[in-house]
Amino acid sequence: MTTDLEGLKKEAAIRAVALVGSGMRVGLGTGSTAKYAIEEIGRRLAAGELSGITGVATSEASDALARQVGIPVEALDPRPLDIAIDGADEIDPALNLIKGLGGALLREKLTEVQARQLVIIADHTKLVTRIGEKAPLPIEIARFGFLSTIERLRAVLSAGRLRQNGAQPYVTDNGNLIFDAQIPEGHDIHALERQLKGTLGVIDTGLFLGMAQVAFVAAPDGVQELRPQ
Ligand SMILES: O=C[C@H](O)[C@H](O)[C@H](O)COP(=O)(O)O
Repeated sequence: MTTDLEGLKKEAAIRAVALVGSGMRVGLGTGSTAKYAIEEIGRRLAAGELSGITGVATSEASDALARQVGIPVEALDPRPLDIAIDGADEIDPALNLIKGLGGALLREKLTEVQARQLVIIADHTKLVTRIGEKAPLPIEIARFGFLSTIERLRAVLSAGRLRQNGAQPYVTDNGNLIFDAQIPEGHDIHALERQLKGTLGVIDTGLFLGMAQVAFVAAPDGVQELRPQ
């Protein structure tokens, strides 16, 4: 029985990768949990348990890791992906998610919306009863005019801050910035998503609503397979 968080993340990743079959096009997530899934796909390829896999990476970091472990990587094109496997920052009982604390939300959403099946992997600390309970909501915004965009965002979600990387603003793989906002209790997350997507300067948000079909969530007493409630 594993109790350390890294061991739990790895257990969840191994369960998800068991769903990957030969010949599949696989969306490769980003972050400390998705990393275990990429490594497990690489291990299964090297062991001859899988063949003919192609990966679509959701960040430069995952692209580099995938190549390093021997997964052929292609760019995203309009064809559907058979499966995508990724972590999350929050998971509610309907499997609505917050994603993007690792900064990869835009490429993740672009990729995962094309997956026939989005499989989420996490340790139990990511489970919440309400989206916004623990994690901030990352919102990717254009660099040009970002102070004006932040002012517009503050009219929607008053609490939040521009993500920093040391003394500089954090810059995504797409050359954009991230505003980390707090979602107050009582907000309708579907209405919030529409409102944020309609805010000038916002490129996308870390709300992944109704996208995940299954989540493997590892706790010290085992891995739970969760479906939307
Ligand atoms: O931008 C990052 C992604 O959305 C990650 O999937 C998310 O932040 C979870 O990352 P981790 O598995 O490291 O907690």
